[in-house]
Amino acid sequence: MVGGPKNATTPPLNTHKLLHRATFNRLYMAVYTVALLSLLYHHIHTLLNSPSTTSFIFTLLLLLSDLVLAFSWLCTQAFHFRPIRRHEFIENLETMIVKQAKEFPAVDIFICTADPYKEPPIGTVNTALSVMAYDYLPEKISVYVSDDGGSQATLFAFMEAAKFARYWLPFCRENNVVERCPEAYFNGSFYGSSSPDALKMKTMYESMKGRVENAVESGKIEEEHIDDNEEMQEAFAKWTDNFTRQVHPTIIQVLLANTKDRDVSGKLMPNLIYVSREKSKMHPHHFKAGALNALVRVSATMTNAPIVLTLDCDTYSNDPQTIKRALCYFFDPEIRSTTAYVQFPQIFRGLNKGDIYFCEHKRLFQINPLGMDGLLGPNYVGTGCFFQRRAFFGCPSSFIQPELPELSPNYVVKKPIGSVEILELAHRVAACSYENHNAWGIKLGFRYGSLVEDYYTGYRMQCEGWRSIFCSPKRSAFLGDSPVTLIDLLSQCKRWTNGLLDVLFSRYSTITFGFQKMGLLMSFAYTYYAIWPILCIALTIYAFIPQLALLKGISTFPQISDPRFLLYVFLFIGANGKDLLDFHLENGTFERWWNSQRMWMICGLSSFLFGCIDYTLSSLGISVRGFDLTSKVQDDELSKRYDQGTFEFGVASPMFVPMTMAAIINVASFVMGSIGLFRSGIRNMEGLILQILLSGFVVINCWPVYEAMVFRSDNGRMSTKITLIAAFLTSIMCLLAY
Ligand SMILES: O=c1ccn([C@@H]2O[C@H](COP(=O)(O)OP(=O)(O)O[C@H]3O[C@H](CO)[C@@H](O)[C@H](O)[C@H]3O)[C@@H](O)[C@H]2O)c(=O)[nH]1
Ligand SMILES: [Mn+2]
Repeated sequence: MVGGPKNATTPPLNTHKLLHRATFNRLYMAVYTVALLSLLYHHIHTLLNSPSTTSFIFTLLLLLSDLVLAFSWLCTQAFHFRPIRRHEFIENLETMIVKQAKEFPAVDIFICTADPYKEPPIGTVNTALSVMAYDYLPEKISVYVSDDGGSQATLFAFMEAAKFARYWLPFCRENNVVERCPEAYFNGSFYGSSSPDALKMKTMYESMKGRVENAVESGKIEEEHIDDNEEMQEAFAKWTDNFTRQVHPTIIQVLLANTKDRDVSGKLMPNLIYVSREKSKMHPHHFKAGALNALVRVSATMTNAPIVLTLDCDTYSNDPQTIKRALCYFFDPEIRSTTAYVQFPQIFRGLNKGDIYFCEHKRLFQINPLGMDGLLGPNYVGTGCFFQRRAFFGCPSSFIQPELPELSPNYVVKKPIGSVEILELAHRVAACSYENHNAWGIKLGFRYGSLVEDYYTGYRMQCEGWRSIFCSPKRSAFLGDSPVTLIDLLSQCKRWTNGLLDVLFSRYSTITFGFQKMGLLMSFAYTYYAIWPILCIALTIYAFIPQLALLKGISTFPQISDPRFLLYVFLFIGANGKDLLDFHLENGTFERWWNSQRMWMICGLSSFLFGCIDYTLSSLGISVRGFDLTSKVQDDELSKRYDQGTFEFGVASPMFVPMTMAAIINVASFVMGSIGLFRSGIRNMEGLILQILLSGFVVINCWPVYEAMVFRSDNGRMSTKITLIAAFLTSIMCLLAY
């Protein structure tokens, strides 16, 4: 399929093709469905013929967990039914469609940051510089930085960035630099330290970095840096004594304006605007969704570009062509009016070879979107996503007029961004009370009500009839940071779990509402994520029940001689083999795949489980939930262990308890089972073989846990407290089972 202006003389802008694997996938689906149905039939049969109450309970639990797993499997089929891959023809866009640089549309780029300590401002600055330097007419770009941390250091960092950009932008252009994120460039292979220009740039960058880091560390801005700049003095004066992160006025500072600021080569520069929306304890701020909506409005008053790119502070641009690549879709008349967003995959840098914590989330960010792209389009993942502004204002067929005409996507801004009127309006729309009594977050903009605002917003937009595009070029368009400690990853997944449950149990549930609005397959795709947390039921049961039964000598699976034994083997190998194949087809390695399935089990016993508990507690009004930021700071010792591929259990988190319990009980049941096998021979143990194999499999997966409990002495070892608590709880569990 080729997309683009449909006219014999105009060349295409994009194309897509169905992946060959689709046919095999469908065949596999059919066979596996039959196997699953026979498994469920077998369970019900066993349940009805249970010899004792204990075995009845064990079978019931296994039936429950297999139902959960089967439903989850069913949902994933949406990703394999019609996977497609796209390709863009940027050259056609440049040569045939938009002939002059000034005919390209303006683009507003939003960058969110929320804490100068967890998200060092120099990182955010790097992200901003990488996009200001896009291969695009600079004056068409406006970068808006949302600082939810309300930090002077961040504003100061951007003052510095504005100065540095005057040199950096022409340097990138003149030297055809591909890595336009300074930190990545100076640390990468492209950096030719022999060139005097590059060396000069590096010195300049390092000295800026030093000043920014000092400002963060000291927590205040040295007078000498701003004493010649009245406007900045005025801005910093807003940080009065009673200014806190949670309570402070709006601060909007135009640091570069495309009408007057020029770089050292004399070219105009992009707009660069710092925004810290007003906060007060009286008004909910809705975390990142709230920040983004403030930016949608503030940017509307200042530039109102038809295209908006949302980025997290930790996602920098890795390819200067990316805006044009995204435009290959927004310029395609066939899909333009219905495409809400073009999502690029989240790709991470700095992962260790085996990606021990599976931070890559390859299925979530790279494999599954191919499948959704062949249906109605991928989910929004919060960063690296181009929207058309119109998508924030109602469905494709019915436009919702915002309360102020100036916020409407077709409003043309007539005054320069620094003018008094514009600034006044911008402050007004960034006020914390602005959203009282209007539709922001409900029908307009990014949607409120879930901690995974990205997933929820994309979902609601697709329910409204918008489509989306997955654009995954060879050279990653963006590179991001991922958590590098186990607890950070688990907390991140726990936050996601919480947010997903918000959606699952809302009136917009993916199962009911999603099905009505988008049909079965799309509803499955979204539901697959929404029920992530529920998997904790299945994973917990599988981690403990067959093992407890094995210790008691009760058989929970068929004997080797029973044909149903093969059914289990087929289901296990079939699911894992297919998954490994999908991984391999998207350039995944076996090691990373192995680690991914290990992390799935770990998350099941930690993030998912604790996420469900947290969600329940907060639904009952017992606790309040927040958006725990992922730390983007690297500690040397931690990084070293991470690079070596060693698991980090250093903090005594309750989230480690259930997995440690599972590690203990599995090794116990595996050892006891093996001894039994050795003593009485396979024949007498036939009914317990699968349980022994299962324990063995879990034991192999738990290897890092045993190491951390027993063999290690570094700071990343499991704290004795956690080991003791886990051992204590496991013994109680065994006692209860007896
Ligand atoms: O009150 C808040 C909280 C967070 N953020 C920003 O949100 C972004 C994502 O936060 P991070 O801690 O990096 O979370 P991750 O789990 O890494 O992010 C993933 O999950 C989030 C939803 O939970 C999405 O918003 C992100 O885009 C997606 O990459 C960061 O830029 C933050 O600065 C805010 O602006 N305001
Ligand atoms: Mn992040």
